[in-house]
Amino acid sequence: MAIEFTKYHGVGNDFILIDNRSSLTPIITPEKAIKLCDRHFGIGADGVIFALPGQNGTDYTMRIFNSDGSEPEMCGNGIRCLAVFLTELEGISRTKDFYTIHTLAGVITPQLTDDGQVKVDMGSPRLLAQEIPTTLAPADSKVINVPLEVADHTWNVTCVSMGNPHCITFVDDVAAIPLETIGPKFEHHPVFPQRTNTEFIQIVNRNYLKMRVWERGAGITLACGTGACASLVAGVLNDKCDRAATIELPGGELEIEWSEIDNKIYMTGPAERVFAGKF
Ligand SMILES: N[C@@H](CCC[C@H](N)C(=O)O)C(=O)O
Repeated sequence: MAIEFTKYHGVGNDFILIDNRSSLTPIITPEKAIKLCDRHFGIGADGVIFALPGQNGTDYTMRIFNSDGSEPEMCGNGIRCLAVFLTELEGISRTKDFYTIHTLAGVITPQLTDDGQVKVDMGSPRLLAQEIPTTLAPADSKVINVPLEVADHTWNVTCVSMGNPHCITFVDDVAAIPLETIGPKFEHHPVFPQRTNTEFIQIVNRNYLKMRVWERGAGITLACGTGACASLVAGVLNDKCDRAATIELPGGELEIEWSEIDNKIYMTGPAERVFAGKF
């Protein structure tokens, strides 16, 4: 059976999008997703995203497999790509300017803006150790600026869940971080029972941050939307940045705001169609 796909990216974080609206079960397996994501023997991507029917009154459901076949709860860049993909699917017209999307992290609401960007209501950050999850602090405590030994170095880390786990550390120069070698050590550190995404953040000023990321299940990527949201929250909690900032990633920029009004995170950025095909 031939399966159609469309390739998208959000600031360089790239995904294979599949129309899965006829079933609540992904039409390909995690093993197949690993093969499709392979950059030498497959299509090449950081993950595979499925557009499924809505649940509990939502318009659609998003599921995603990382390039290692694991299933994360949420994907910020991916949900912007999904929002644009949905407008392009046959039979779906842009009758409203936002969608409600059921995810394993709760209901997320992307909104297509007039300038072609996508603004996403990412929900509220979760800060308790048991919500990350991590054993770095007592279950009902926050993990803010806590020392963690990784690769013979003490890193002060702050942990934030955007539905998926993030460990953030502030550094003087993101370019100097040997991501390839220390990223896996953070990801598989025993204090993170469900592994973790790790963000290295350089504060340029209170409204401009540089970020590099090692993603759980995907390794080095050019951007991570949930990671950018979590990093802004960590910056505010450590009084290093304001509640709205531009995050510069290797693949481009995202605008992130942590609203004082509703405690939600709003992420704004692009989603670009690259090509389509069949496998
Ligand atoms: N790149 C994504 C996050 C994808 C999931 C992540 N690798 C995880 O396992 O939690 C984003 O843009 O948020």
